[in-house]
Amino acid sequence: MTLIELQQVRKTTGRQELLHDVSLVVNQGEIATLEGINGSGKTLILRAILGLITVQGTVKVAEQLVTPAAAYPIKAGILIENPSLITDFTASKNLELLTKLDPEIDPQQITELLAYFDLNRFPKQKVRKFSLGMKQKLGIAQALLGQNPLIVLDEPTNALDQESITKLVQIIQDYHQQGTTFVIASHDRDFIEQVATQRFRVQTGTVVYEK
Ligand SMILES: Nc1ncnc2c1ncn2[C@@H]1O[C@H](COP(=O)(O)OP(=O)(O)OP(=O)(O)O)[C@@H](O)[C@H]1O
Repeated sequence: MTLIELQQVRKTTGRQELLHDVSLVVNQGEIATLEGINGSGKTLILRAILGLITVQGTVKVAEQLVTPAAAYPIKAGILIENPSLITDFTASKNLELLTKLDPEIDPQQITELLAYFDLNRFPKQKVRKFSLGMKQKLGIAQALLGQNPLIVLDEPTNALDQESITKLVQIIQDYHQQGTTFVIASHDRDFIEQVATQRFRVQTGTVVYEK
């Protein structure tokens, strides 16, 4: 079943065409990856899928049109660019905040994710004191928290050591087994080869289907 569909999506600013004729289909349950060099348009495509930017053309998620006025037809876990963290709070407080937005989140999952990503060693430490990699893992935990049918990750391996990348691959595969759909932008070929079930190459604002 089709979960995400982009048809002839274009994004222009002034006289620049940042995305041109982006068409792609992601079926439910896939781990779809967007790979391409810096500035090729990966983040813009993720933003379009989430209704965070206005584009020309058609963006549909779960058969509903997505626009900034009608974003999120389904729940989505998101990590785009830098994790949105409150640096005066601890890791667990940052995750607990999300339970206020989504009361279905099981608080036990917070404990599990913090332990899984080794973020529970200094439970009183504020995020301000975290290393880049720790912040990145907390951003990933935010996106994984809850029962989101769709998870969108932008460059999730940024700042991660090899051990953390292995854990990330493992947990993505676990969620995938439960039926979660992923759309992941990354320039990390090794990582993509480990997780992708559907690969797209992004080149100068357009998408080429890979396999
Ligand atoms: N709001 C904007 N106004 C003007 N140009 C923009 C805007 N947003 C993005 N761009 C440009 O569009 C192009 C694609 O940006 P995008 O962030 O999608 O790249 P990317 O493939 O995600 O790159 P990276 O791997 O560096 O994150 C870049 O050249 C960027 O400078």
